[in-house]
Amino acid sequence: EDDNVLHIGGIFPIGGKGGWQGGQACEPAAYLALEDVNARKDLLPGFTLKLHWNDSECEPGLGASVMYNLLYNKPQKLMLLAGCSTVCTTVAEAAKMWNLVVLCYGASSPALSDRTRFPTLFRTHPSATVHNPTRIKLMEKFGWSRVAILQQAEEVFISTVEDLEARCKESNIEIVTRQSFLSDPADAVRNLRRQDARIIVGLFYVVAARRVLCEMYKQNIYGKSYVWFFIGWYEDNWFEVNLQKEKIECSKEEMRMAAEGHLTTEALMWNQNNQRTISGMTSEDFRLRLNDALSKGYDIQNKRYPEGYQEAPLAYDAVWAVALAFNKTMERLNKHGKSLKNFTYTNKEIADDIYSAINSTQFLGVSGHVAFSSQGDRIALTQIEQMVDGKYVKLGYYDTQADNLTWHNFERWIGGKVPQDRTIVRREL
Ligand SMILES: CC1(C)CO[C@@H](CC(=O)O)CN1
Repeated sequence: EDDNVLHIGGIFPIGGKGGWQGGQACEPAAYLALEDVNARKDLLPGFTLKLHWNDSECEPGLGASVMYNLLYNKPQKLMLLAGCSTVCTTVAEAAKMWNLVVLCYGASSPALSDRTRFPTLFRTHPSATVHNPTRIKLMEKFGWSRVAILQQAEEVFISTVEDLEARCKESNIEIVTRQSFLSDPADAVRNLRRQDARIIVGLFYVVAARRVLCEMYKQNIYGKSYVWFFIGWYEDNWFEVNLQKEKIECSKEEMRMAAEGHLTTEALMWNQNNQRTISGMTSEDFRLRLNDALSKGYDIQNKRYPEGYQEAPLAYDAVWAVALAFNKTMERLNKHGKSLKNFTYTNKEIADDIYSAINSTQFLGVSGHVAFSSQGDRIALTQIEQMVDGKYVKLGYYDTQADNLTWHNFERWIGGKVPQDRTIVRREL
């Protein structure tokens, strides 16, 4: 009966229009992990981990009502999984009242790295600030100490830029201007030109990125004298799709010319080597199993991937983190003749045991090494690419913790040399 089952709640963004419907691939990934951890005799022996979930549509209000239904209906849950920054913000801020750890597999907002507002939040999805040490590392590598920022006025980019500005200051990199726009980037781009910006960090969602790219073309702020940093998690052909639909006034060729040479940074979400992870699978094994699990609902063969495919390893590893933390907690409680079955929403003591167990959980997952910072943030590698002849080329990886840049020397500069960060005035001798 129920006494050998440990229950957790899940809130997945599946339907709806706004934000990120990544639950479409993350919920199936979570179930693959449940299968795997429940098959392990050495994990939670005598117990089965069970997930009870519902759809938040990436809407914080709906996410809150899903959370209340999970908490006010039996069986009692020991932890909550959630996705989408807006939903995680709402759920994690409330969950502490029930002494629940919240594990977010799909939340990138830097605002979530706040232990006073979110004392029990952990995430297997890295914060958007994970890009910043990599951007700084590249500026130092290429000798750029004068940069500009162009951002969309969205909370996630505003807090990311604050972190970037602080790091630039620490590294003596001057920010000549910081331009932001709501939806039309024309004026902001014009101001970049006015300030003779040459090295520009761009932070915006992919629809805004297409508008920026066309504006770059129209205002001729691209090519051999400029380097643009874009976000790396747009789809690979993002710069040449939806042009009519979004009324972009540039042709594919013009977009491609403006995009040539730009750099991207992104958090690594799929383990990069062929190592066997804690589940026994390599990340490629996981990909095959996920494709099989998804093929029942999606046309995988024609690359019709559901949203959240990229982040699926984060959801898979989140369930493993739960199982490992519960296993550690169970062993500890058993020493005092207790069990996780004694947990109640008012039992702070067992909640603290679960918190310290998850806080110290580290393992090699399909998303790479899984470990959490003191704010519960995912510690992750970043990947650097460059757009060369309309295709992304992997330039290298950066391990911020070890300050180790793996570089392949594949970068290509229009004109054959590294662009300068300012106009060089040659004094006639
Ligand atoms: C890399 C991305 C697309 C960033 O947004 C995350 C969703 C969110 O932060 O709400 C999902 N992963």
